[in-house]
Amino acid sequence: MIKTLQQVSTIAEMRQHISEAKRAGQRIGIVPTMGYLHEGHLSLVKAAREKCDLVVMSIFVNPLQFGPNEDFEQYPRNMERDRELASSAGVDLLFTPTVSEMYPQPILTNISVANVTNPLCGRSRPGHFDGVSTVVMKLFQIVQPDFAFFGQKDAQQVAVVTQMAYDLSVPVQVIPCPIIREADGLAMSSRNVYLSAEERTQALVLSRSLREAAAWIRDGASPAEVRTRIINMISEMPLASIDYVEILSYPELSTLEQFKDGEAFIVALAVRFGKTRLIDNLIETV
Ligand SMILES: Nc1ncnc2c1ncn2[C@@H]1O[C@H](COP(=O)(O)OP(=O)(O)OP(=O)(O)O)[C@@H](O)[C@H]1O
Ligand SMILES: CC(C)(CO)[C@@H](O)C(=O)[O-]
Ligand code: BAL
Repeated sequence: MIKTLQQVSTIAEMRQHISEAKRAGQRIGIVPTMGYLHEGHLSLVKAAREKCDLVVMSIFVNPLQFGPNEDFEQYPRNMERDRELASSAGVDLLFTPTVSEMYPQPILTNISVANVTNPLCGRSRPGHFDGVSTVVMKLFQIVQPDFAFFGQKDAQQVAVVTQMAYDLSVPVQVIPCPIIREADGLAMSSRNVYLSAEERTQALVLSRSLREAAAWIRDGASPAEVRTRIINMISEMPLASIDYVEILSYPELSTLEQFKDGEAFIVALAVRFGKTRLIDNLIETV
C-alpha cells in the first residue's frame, strides 16, 4: 500500500505499481493534467480521493494536442512545486513521462472521435482533440483506471473522452467535475499566468457574461439572443478578441434553436486577451 507520493517516469515502472494495486483489489483513479497545478486540478484530486484507493495524477505537456503556432514550448512548467501540491492534495502516484517515453518515433496511431469534435475548440484548434484522445487512451492503457476525473472547464474534452471510452469499451467511468473559479469569477487555468493585469481585469467579462446569460435564459431569451448579447458584452472590452461564442446541446454539441425543458445545453466561450486564449462555459438544464 502506497502511503506517500511516489514519482514515476517510465511506463514499465507505472505498470508494476498498477499490477500491485490491482492484485490488492484497489480502485484506481486517474487525474490527467499538463501540470502547473492550481485549485482546479486539486479539486479533481479531492474527488478522486473520495472514490478511489490509489490516486494517480499524470503531468505531461502533450505535444500531439498543440498546433504548430500554439504555446507548446512556452506552456508553464514547474515540477518541483507541482510535486509538493500533488503530495499535499493526496496523490499517491505522480506519472511524469518524457515525450520520448510516451511516443515511439514516429507515432503511427491516432484516435479520432467524430461529431463532438466538430464545433468549438475542435474547429479553432484543428487536430487538438485527436491529440487529446490519443494521449488519454494511452494513459488509460497504462494506468487501467476504474475512474478518470476531468474538469468541466474543458467541457468539450469531457464529451470527447466520454464518447471515446464508450465507443472503445474502455472499462473506465469518466467523472466530470465542476469549474473552480477565483474569488472574482475568473475560471482557474494554468494559462492565466500569461495575462497582464489589465488583460486579467478585462477577462472577468467571461464569467460575468455567463452569469448574465443564465439570468437572460431564465427570463426566456432564445439561444440566438443570448449569443448576441454575450458577443456585445465581450466586444466592449478593447483587449478581447472573440474566437467563438456558441450555445449548443450538451453533451452532443449539436445546434440548438430553442431551449427545451429538461434538455441540457452549454454556453461556451473562447476569447483571446493579447496572446492568451481563455475558455469558459456554463452547462445547465432549463
Ligand atoms: N478551473 C478548473 N476547474 C476544474 N477543473 C479544471 C480547471 N482548470 C483545469 N481543470 C481540469 O484539469 C485537468 C487538466 O487541465 P490542464 O492541465 O490543461 O489545466 P488548465 O488549467 O486547463 O490549463 P490550460 O487551460 O491553461 O491548458 C482537465 O481535466 C481540466 O478540465
Ligand atoms: C487531458 C489532458 C491532460 C490530455 O493531455 C489535457 O488535455 C488537459 O490538461 O486537459
Ligand atoms: N486543458 C486543455 C489543454 C489544452 O489547452 O491543450
